[in-house]
Amino acid sequence: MNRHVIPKSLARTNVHATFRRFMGTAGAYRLPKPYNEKNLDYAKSSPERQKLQDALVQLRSKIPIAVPTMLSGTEVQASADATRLSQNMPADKSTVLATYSPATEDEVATAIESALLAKNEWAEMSFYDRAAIFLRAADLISDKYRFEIMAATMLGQGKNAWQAEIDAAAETADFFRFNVSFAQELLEKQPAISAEGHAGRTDWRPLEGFVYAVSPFNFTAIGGNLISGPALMGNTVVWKPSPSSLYASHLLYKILLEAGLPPNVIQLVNGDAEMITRTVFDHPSFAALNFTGSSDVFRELYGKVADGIRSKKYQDFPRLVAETSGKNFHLIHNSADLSSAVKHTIRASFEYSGQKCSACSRIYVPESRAQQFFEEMKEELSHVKMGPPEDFDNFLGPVINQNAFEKITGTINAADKDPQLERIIGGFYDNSTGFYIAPTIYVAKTLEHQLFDQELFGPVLVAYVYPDAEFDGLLEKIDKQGGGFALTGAIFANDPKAIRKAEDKLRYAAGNFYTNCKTTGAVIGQQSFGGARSSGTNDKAGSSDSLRRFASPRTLKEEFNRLKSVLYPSNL
Ligand SMILES: NC(=O)c1ccc[n+]([C@@H]2O[C@H](COP(=O)([O-])OP(=O)(O)OC[C@H]3O[C@@H](n4cnc5c(N)ncnc54)[C@H](O)[C@@H]3O)[C@@H](O)[C@H]2O)c1
Ligand SMILES: N[C@@H](CCC=O)C(=O)O
Repeated sequence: MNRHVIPKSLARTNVHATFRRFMGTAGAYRLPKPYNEKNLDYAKSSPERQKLQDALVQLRSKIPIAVPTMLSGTEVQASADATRLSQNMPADKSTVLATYSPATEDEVATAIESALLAKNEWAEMSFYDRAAIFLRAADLISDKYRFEIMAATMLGQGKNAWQAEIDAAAETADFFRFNVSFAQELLEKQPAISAEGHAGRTDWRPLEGFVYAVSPFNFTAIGGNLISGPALMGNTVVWKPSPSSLYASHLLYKILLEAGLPPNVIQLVNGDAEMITRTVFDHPSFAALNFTGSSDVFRELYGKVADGIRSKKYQDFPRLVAETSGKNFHLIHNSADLSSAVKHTIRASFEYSGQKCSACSRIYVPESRAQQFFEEMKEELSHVKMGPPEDFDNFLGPVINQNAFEKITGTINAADKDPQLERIIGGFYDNSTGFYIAPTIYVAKTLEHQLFDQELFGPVLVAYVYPDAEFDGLLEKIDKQGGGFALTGAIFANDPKAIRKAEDKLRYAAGNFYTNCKTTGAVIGQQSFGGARSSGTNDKAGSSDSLRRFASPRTLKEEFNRLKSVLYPSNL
């Protein structure tokens, strides 16, 4: 690492003067203000489109890429007889993007011990130095590696250019920059007052032990968030990414090393999720789980940690932080701007083939406007193309793998035979080259249908047409259904009273509630993200609240005057 290179984000402020000298600097440093990475357009003939196309060609020329197990930042050579697994491209299922050997139990144990050994030095490093690593990494992602990490996300996770831009480039850089400022916000949180003759302080200690981060396939940025928040608070982390985002996660880790992350601080382990998790949960120094994925997996993990707590396995009560599944809704009021609601609904339901936890998958349409609404949906969807992400015309691509394909198409097949449902759009699918499922919409004759409760994580939307006069009663039903999930929701209306009513009655139905705006696309620093009920612990990714879970503050008080008497004046 060249410590004398000043990253773009540091150069924006006057702190870089102190950054040049690492020894013997003094000052209450103010880190640069975070900002949202500017999105590039990838319009035809734009320079960024050409660069991204070049990066895709370049990546294709290198595949299959062998992703080694990394222990303490060092590549471990797998033995000749080790199992080889692969990450295939969802758009081109027989093409292998990356191969890897799953970590052995011994390697996982070594990763944990190495993370623990690195702990003190990392925790004692000045916050400024820790922060600078993540700011440097954000600049590397924004510039040097932007197109490479986008290409890895496009080929590996099936995202098109725009989806890869908002995730792998922008949101990853945003998480790094904003987590620095969220950590600083916590460190600055000190006692409101100290009485005369006293001084009080809060010591923001990292947790004792190590943090376990488990990330999902669908956002490269989420892995970056799950590791950077705890690390910025001084923790060391064992990171298990999804096998379906293997290559992009590996690249992200290498970018952090290039930015100066000491190799032991984050330990990247790939392989058998259950074995890795069991090894982690068996360790007495397991201090916290930072999880994003499905509610069902989180329930399992929660139960296992609870067993460990009951049997006094851990030195602390481990913190459990999780953002999980959703069954998110758009509620259309008869006063809504229908054309806008239609466009928002298509983006929310079908972008990235509905594979966002925030995707809209249930919609409520007023009877008086239903015909117009669905006609406009059909008209708009007729311009939407589906196909491989390397063809920039495509609005949506494949679902992630065979399992997801089977689960979603199985539901479509059953729905087609269900007399309570009428398919009005889509229903076709094809997995001959990649896992493609067309945007599909069912209208349900009853609100009681299970499609309103099941997270499918695919491009399938269920609609209910309600009598306009029953808007108030519908709010209660929306609140109750959705499979117990409560992640995101939106109201589309021009009538302010309808908006207010929906906000009030649906207070607990969504952790992120939007007005005249789709349920997807929270921006770091602007909309912190997360839902309650079965959608997770709602610690709000993209806020200092989630980082707070990875600290164990110590309260300090010093008295300057000596005590002269045991008895109080009232005792005399
Ligand atoms: N709320 C959010 O912020 C958010 C964001 C992204 C995704 N999600 C949710 O994630 C899901 C999609 O992602 P996914 O398919 O990667 O989820 P998943 O639950 O299948 O996997 C998530 C992670 O858990 C690991 N895992 C799976 N089974 C495990 C087990 N038995 N023990 C230990 N680890 C295990 C996986 O390998 C992966 O790393 C959806 O439910 C979606 O709603 C939520
Ligand atoms: N935070 C993202 C969703 C992440 C889950 O997949 C959004 O707001 O759309």
